[in-house]
Amino acid sequence: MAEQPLLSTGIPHETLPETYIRPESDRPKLHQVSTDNNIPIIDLSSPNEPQIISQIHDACQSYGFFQVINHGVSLELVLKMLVIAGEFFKLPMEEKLSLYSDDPSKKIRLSTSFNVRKETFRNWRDYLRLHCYPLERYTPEWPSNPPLFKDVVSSYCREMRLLGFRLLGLISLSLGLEESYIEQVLGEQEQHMAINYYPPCPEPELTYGLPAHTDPNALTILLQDQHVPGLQVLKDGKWIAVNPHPNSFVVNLGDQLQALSNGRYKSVWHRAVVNSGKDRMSVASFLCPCNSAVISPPEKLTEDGTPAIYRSYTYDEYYKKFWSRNLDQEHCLELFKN
Ligand SMILES: O=C(O)CCC(=O)C(=O)O
Ligand SMILES: [Fe+2]
Repeated sequence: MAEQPLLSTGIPHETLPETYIRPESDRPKLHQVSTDNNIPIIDLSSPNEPQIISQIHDACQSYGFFQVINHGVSLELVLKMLVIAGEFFKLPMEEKLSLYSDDPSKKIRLSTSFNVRKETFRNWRDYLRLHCYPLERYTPEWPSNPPLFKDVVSSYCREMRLLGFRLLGLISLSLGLEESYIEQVLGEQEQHMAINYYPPCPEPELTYGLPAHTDPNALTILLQDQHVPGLQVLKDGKWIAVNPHPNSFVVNLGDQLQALSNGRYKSVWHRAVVNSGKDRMSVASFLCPCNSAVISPPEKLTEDGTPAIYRSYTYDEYYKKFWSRNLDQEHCLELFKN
């Protein structure tokens, strides 16, 4: 048992193993987290597009995060996605272990913590990470148990890609760029998914599900557990809890949109905390530039004399750098500053 790398055994964990215990200065301090300052909620069905664009502009500037409602993805599909994800983590340990890997370059892998090859402290999370575009290339390797996994997750991925592209268009417009600008720069985008499972944790004050990090990609669309909170976002030096909002997605800008917007928009620190009573799931869909995409700010965002904050680089270079580090370090973009 002690040798099993995954947490999701279905067996209650009585004590927190030492490898998870963070030093006092690096604990979540849950009592200090604000629960009354929620991130903006944007209704994508509003007929007033200029208003949506202006709400996105304000949210990206001041939070780097927003939530979308009336987003066009059916509630039925969302619920199926959550059910199938839960069923996957309930599979017998031997079956799950056949997918286990700690190699971040794998296109499908079940793993734990964040980057077990690099980190000092473990995180209270298991996750299944999948490459999802083009689907035909990757689905043959996906789990065939639960039997509906491939069907449901493929449909969900298609919807996330459509929603993501729509959001990238609105974000481009909100920066005063052509609607297709960001999509064109990012090239034929990859799409990854992390299905996160956080079992109940015996001592949630001493560890994280995921410690503070920024996402290395362009845009993330997160489906939170409908009932159990855990996501927290840093705003003006204070952690704020993002309470689950019915039938919404949480959207956040990754490092590449911070760079492409020449720092006008932020890829904000966020983290997931755990609790002792209930397990929690989240499903993150990541839109990622194609590896050869060159990231540098558009002329329009430097022509007023504002210098380019970051040197230009390819996404391939950035992504390798990101996975060569641990999450507890400085913002990876700092390493790309001019
Ligand atoms: O589980 C969550 O709420 C956050 C997940 C997350 O930030 C990630 O997978 O990058
Ligand atoms: Fe994240």
